[in-house]
Amino acid sequence: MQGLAGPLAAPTSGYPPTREVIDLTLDDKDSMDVDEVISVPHPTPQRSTQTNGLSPLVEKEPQSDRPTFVSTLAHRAQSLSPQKQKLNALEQAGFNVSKHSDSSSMLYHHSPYDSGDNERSYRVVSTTIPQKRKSQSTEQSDLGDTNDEDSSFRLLQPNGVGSSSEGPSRPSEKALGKKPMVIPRTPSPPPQLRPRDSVSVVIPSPSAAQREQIMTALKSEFKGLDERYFPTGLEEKAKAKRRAYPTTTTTSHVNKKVVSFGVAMPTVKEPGLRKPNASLSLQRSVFPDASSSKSVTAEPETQASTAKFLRKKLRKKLKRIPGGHEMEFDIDDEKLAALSANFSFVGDYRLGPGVTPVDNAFLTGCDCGSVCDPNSCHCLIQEEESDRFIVAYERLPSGKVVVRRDFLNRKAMISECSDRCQCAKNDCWNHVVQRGRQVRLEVFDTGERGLGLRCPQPLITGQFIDCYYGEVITQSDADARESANEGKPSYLFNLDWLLIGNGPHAYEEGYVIDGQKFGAATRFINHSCNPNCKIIPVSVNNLSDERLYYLAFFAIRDIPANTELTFDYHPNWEESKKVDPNAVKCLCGEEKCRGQLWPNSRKKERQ
Ligand SMILES: C[S@@+](CC[C@H](N)C(=O)[O-])C[C@H]1O[C@@H](n2cnc3c(N)ncnc32)[C@H](O)[C@@H]1O
Repeated sequence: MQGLAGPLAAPTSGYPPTREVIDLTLDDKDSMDVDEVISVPHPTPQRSTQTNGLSPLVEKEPQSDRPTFVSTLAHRAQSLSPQKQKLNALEQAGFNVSKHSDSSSMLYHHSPYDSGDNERSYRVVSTTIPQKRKSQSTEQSDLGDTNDEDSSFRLLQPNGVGSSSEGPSRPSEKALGKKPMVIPRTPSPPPQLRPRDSVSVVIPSPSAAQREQIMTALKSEFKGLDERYFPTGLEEKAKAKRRAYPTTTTTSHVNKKVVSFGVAMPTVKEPGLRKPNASLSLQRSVFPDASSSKSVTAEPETQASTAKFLRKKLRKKLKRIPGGHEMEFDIDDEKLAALSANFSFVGDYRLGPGVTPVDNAFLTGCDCGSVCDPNSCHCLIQEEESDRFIVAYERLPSGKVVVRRDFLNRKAMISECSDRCQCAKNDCWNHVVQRGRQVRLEVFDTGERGLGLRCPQPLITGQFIDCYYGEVITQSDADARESANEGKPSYLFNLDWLLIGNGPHAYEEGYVIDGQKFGAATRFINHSCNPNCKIIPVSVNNLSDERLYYLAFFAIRDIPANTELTFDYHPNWEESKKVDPNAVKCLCGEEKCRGQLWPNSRKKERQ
């Protein structure tokens, strides 16, 4: 209970104070049974002239500027029946009660106690606020809104005196030489200090013992939960100590190096060599120091369930792309966790900002019929200085369509039929890459060279494996990513096959594929100086778009099942070239290993 507050009208001169304004506002208590005696001076009794047709003692809210002191104790409530009861009680006690238009309830009543000649006490008998209304009441109080208009009832105490600070001062009981009247009262909570100013709720943190209890319960319920992946107190503290979290809310950078999902990769201390020209070769990839990764020491049972959980998560991701679910992961939990957390498989390009494919209106197609004629299909690329077409594919007696052996030795592009062609996709031999991956693949751990890729089934020469998918970005975005990823793995691949030789600006115009966050299984194919696969650029839009084509992997010899798939990261390598001491070291282990992977930077190589 806030007790008395007197924001209402102060008496104006010329009128004797006849009534008292008492504004009782409610505090935060849900319900109160408060017996509070309010003693106010009681000058000469005087009858009200405004009776409002109810009683000479009770008036409606003052209608005129006549100084009136109204006891305002109004608050709304939900039900009407308690009002009625209280109204009755008030009326029986000699009050007359007027109900205001917006009133919906009454929550209090006063009992007048005649305590002496010049003094009258009011006793708040009971106040009960339903929980729902409480907040409104508090809100109102917080806003300092004590407007009468919102009050349900106003009790006009006859012959009361003003209590406003502007009105005649109220002599204290002491000044009047009176003893305070003692009334038996129900014990009530002591009035709080300005409870309306602040309301705070304290939710205690669980103690260390409670936290342990929670974790034990969680672990028994979800077997996969592990301190490393679902860190609790200690882990969090350790991370905070290592500054793994931003110190302010405005800092968005988190030092991921210290977050326990690092992948153990081979240490690559030196940056790579520069690539001589911008052809189809993977640019640069440097993995973080393996020593920065944490070792796995989880219980075997936890480990197994974690792996199960992560594999399930990855498989779910893979199911979203065509043929994506045909993948296995023969890698440990930590690498599995890193993969599922930081990488998404995609079944096509994701075009980034500034990458605009050529409008479909420019797409052309052949009219060969359901199966294309290799001698006349206009989708095929013509041989230079010849009328003949370059035919890259052949159908084997087994029905498989593969790249012809002679084509595998060439440095040429393949042009498949497009959506505009009349041939049937499933029957025409010139639809290979666009039909998508048809083989199973497995990501496995090669050790020093990081993750690698293999096929659990044998592959034949010329067989299509998959494309190098990822985000397609502009050169400037690729430069920015490369700079930001200095010293970290980079999976940038230039799409400049058709632009080579078109002048110094050709490079700028070409797009770049970034397979770091989004990519296909081919993103795990490592380099070998004696590879078993190669990348061939394939257009499926009849070369109408020079900047968007696919980088397709084909087997260049028969590959036994479970053999690691590799390709040459640097196909334009010239034997005469010296090994750059700063280049990334090649660990392919081939007899004729060059000793280095690729040039160090895409940007530098252009200069
Ligand atoms: C496109 S990624 C290949 C997949 C990668 N191993 C992984 O774990 O994601 C290229 C990176 O693999 C590593 N790598 C590939 N071939 C390698 C080789 N022959 N010797 C050493 N490292 C190799 C290098 O770190 C290179 O930056």
